[in-house]
Amino acid sequence: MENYICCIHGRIKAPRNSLAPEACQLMLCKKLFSNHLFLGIEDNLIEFSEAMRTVAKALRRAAEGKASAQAEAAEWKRKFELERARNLQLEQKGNKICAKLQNCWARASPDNAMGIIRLFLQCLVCWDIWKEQSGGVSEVLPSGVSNGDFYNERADNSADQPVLLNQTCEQSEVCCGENGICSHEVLRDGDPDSGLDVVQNRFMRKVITTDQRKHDIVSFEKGNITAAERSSKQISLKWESQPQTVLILTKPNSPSVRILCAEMVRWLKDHKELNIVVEPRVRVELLTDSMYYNFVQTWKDDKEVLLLHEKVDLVVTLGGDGTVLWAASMFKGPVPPLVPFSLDSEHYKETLDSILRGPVSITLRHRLQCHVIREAAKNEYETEEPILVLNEVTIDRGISSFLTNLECYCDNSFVTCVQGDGLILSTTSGSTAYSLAAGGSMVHPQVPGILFTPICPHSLSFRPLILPEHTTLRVQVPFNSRSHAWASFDGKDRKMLAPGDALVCSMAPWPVATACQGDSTSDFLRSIHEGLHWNLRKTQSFDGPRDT
Ligand SMILES: NC(=O)c1ccc[n+]([C@@H]2O[C@H](COP(=O)([O-])OP(=O)(O)OC[C@H]3O[C@@H](n4cnc5c(N)ncnc54)[C@H](O)[C@@H]3O)[C@@H](O)[C@H]2O)c1
Ligand SMILES: Nc1ncnc2c1ncn2[C@@H]1O[C@H](COP(=O)(O)OP(=O)(O)OP(=O)(O)O)[C@@H](O)[C@H]1O
Repeated sequence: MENYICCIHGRIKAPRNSLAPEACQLMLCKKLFSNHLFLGIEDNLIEFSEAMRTVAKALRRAAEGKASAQAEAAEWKRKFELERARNLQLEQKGNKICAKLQNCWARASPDNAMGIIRLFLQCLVCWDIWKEQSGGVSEVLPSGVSNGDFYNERADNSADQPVLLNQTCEQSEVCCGENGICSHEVLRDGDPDSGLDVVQNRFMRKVITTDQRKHDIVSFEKGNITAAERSSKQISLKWESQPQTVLILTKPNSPSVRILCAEMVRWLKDHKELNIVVEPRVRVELLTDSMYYNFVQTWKDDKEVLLLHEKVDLVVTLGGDGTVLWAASMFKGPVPPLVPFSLDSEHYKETLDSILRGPVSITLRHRLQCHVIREAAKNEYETEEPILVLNEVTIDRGISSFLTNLECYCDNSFVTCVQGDGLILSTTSGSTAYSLAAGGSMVHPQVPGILFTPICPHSLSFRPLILPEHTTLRVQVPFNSRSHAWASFDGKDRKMLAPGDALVCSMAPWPVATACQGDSTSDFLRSIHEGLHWNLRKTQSFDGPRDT
């Protein structure tokens, strides 16, 4: 039977079988016009809908073009910033060397000849390394002294010398062995030419930002293509020099954490003679307990927080997963190795003792680097500061009750339009958190990849994806979106995304090395068993029907 809509007092009401507005209009036309006239209108409608389809196609192509241009601009900006930071570092190093040489010259006298020669040789080593880093000029070594002698000299003085960050890969092999990394490598900057790249090439085959860096060449010998090493090996960390400073971060408002913290600080000071740094709030709490804690250091402002990685050798967290996320969020670049302690840590002394001795089994956890790109920005370079997440970035509908509509691109190819409550882009470490609750898979943190998990998609066929770690993802709020979307980072720091705004997300160059209790696999399995009660089921009873 045909369905007609009725028009009462100028308002159109849908009959019992609800019809879409377009269908309602069509029915109305049918009722009002003769068959002949209607057929004409139908032709026009077909033509119109074809035209609309062509326009939609063109719009999508334009959006793809724009996505590609913006992603490329963001990559170039990042590259430019890394280059600038590197140049600045080199300039500072150069200035230091000049100052040392000047000092050397000023103090020259027959009485301190040996001291001066020693200082001069040290300067030459620095100079040599600096030159190599700043452009690979051929080596200038004083005659009769081999390169090895210089490094030996450096090693002899290692206790009172700062770590030379540009130690070569071969040297690291010597000091750390096959599957180890040195503590200084964890703390390196993400400069593509710096040591982190060495770590990543060796352990993760992490391919960084530019398209060029996204490609790896593998050899095909005897029918085998060798796989990336990183995911197949347990990584150990060795201390290059004994750790001297420990940062302790604690979950707030917890009396048991407060007691544990005070006890640990005392033990680390009395038995290990370490410098202790805590948050300003914690220092106040410790001093309220006793003036004994006066030696504990803290910081005054955010600028000092930004430089913490240069000062701290080890981070200890007292709390749960949220405290680990908090700790990671304090480091916008390199992160010192992190030791998470839960509140029931009775054996913290033994654990810390063994960690301070090293080597430490670690899980190298990737972070995602997220850029918000505003439609209203005057140019592509006007992006906001990147945000690093250890678990995930979520783009959802916030307080809006409308369906979110998010256009997703992967390396500039259109992936899909997410229509639902939102989307989670998660690291593998975060796979056991929000992404899991939204139906994503649980992934071992050492498996490289980015999880693409929808939240309540309004579709019968949307399944979560896991994408390779080298991809750049872009989530755009379409211009015709009915509402804003909201991005949140590890469950915090909500940012509104207006129509036209986008979030670009790729793997960050600075992972978080967390100390394992056993190794990364046994730790992962323990956490899903104990933390999530994974696959816990009453054991099947012995009696009952059997196969005959
Ligand atoms: N529906 C959900 O499951 C849901 C909703 C919002 C946020 N979250 C998660 O909460 C995280 C923030 O944690 P928080 O402690 O600051 O907030 P919170 O205090 O709200 O705790 C959230 C819970 O998630 C757990 N958790 C966090 N990271 C985890 C991980 N990697 N693996 C297993 N469990 C994990 C925490 O232990 C805690 O029980 C977000 O990154 C997000 O993953 C989950
Ligand atoms: N040092 C800190 N400063 C401010 N907030 C913090 C700090 N450490 C943890 N938090 C916040 O406190 C909350 C709870 O922390 P955490 O997850 O470590 O505790 P928890 O006992 O494991 O919690 P839950 O019972 O939810 O599992 C988190 O939201 C976290 O971001």
